[in-house]
Amino acid sequence: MITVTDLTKVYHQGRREVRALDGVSLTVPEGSIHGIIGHSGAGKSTLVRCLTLLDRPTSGRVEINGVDLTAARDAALRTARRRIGLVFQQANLFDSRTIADNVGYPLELIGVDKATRAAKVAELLGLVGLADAGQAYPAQLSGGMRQRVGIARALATDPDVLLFDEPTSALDPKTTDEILDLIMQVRGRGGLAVLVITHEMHVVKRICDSVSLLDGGRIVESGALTDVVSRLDGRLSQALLGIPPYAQPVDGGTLVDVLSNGEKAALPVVAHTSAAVGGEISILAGSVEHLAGTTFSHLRLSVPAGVDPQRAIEVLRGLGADARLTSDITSGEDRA
Ligand SMILES: Nc1ncnc2c1ncn2[C@@H]1O[C@H](COP(=O)(O)OP(=O)(O)OP(=O)(O)O)[C@@H](O)[C@H]1O
Repeated sequence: MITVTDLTKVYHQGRREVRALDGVSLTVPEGSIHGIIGHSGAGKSTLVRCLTLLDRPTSGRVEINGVDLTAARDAALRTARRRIGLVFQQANLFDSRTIADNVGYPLELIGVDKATRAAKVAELLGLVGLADAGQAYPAQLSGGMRQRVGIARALATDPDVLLFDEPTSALDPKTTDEILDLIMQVRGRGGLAVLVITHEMHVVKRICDSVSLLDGGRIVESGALTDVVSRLDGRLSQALLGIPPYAQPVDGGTLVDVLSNGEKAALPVVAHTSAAVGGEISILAGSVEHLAGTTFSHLRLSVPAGVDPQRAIEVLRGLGADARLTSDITSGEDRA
């Protein structure tokens, strides 16, 4: 389990103060995958550096299974840091070392003997699907394979937390999915807590149990994936269920957004509501996703002129959906 409390990082650029992190708090229990998304400049890289104490936070705490990393210094800090395995966008392997020696490197650093190292490396290479690649060199491997090596290396010291920083941004879609499957597979290992920092919504939708939106150094929205997606007016829902920001209503009609999930997502809500209000409702945009075993449907409708949109909203809500005027959801905000 990793617990982050009120993490703040202030940089000084001349007389200017930049609050790159401004009171970030989050908890990731073991066996769980938490995604952090945010625009460029939101503070993602600073968060990675502060979580790993590569950069010292100005204030706040990072605790792993109750051990406060921020209170540790020197040798104690080096030991505490090994509780976090880090995987970057590119694995940054030593080109002159074999794959086995790359994976075993963190163990070499802490003086683990050769035989123990070899056994651990063999186990980890098997885990990441590279059992036969130990004697190869990085240049002989594809990007996806190198990322597998990076994951094996991050697991070498049996960390309690795996921190992924844009793990699939350099990979093609098929390889991305293979690496995401591997992340799902390793998360059950020895009670790991997994944090994934990414700008790719696909990554969040496919593997995360919970997600936070970082903006201006703050977590502005956070929750279980299925909860945040269900909030029709939430920025994470907008980002993950991908409705275009704007659509023209048909012939002076009114735009209404509707979100339903589970079995309700399969109901013919538009046909039913059209019949109930006595007017033909059009679907202008929509997104249907299967997340964490549940179907989510977000539609943008045009309710015809002459029909009271509030009446259509009532009918839709009566069918178990969340429905609102589109103008109430999208007005004036810069969406994630
Ligand atoms: N060493 C530094 N000195 C001064 N300001 C910094 C430093 N590092 C980051 N910042 C500032 O802190 C803010 C957050 O930057 P950060 O790199 O963490 O964002 P990010 O979300 O990782 O962005 P990107 O996805 O573009 O890398 C930005 O305003 C950035 O200019």
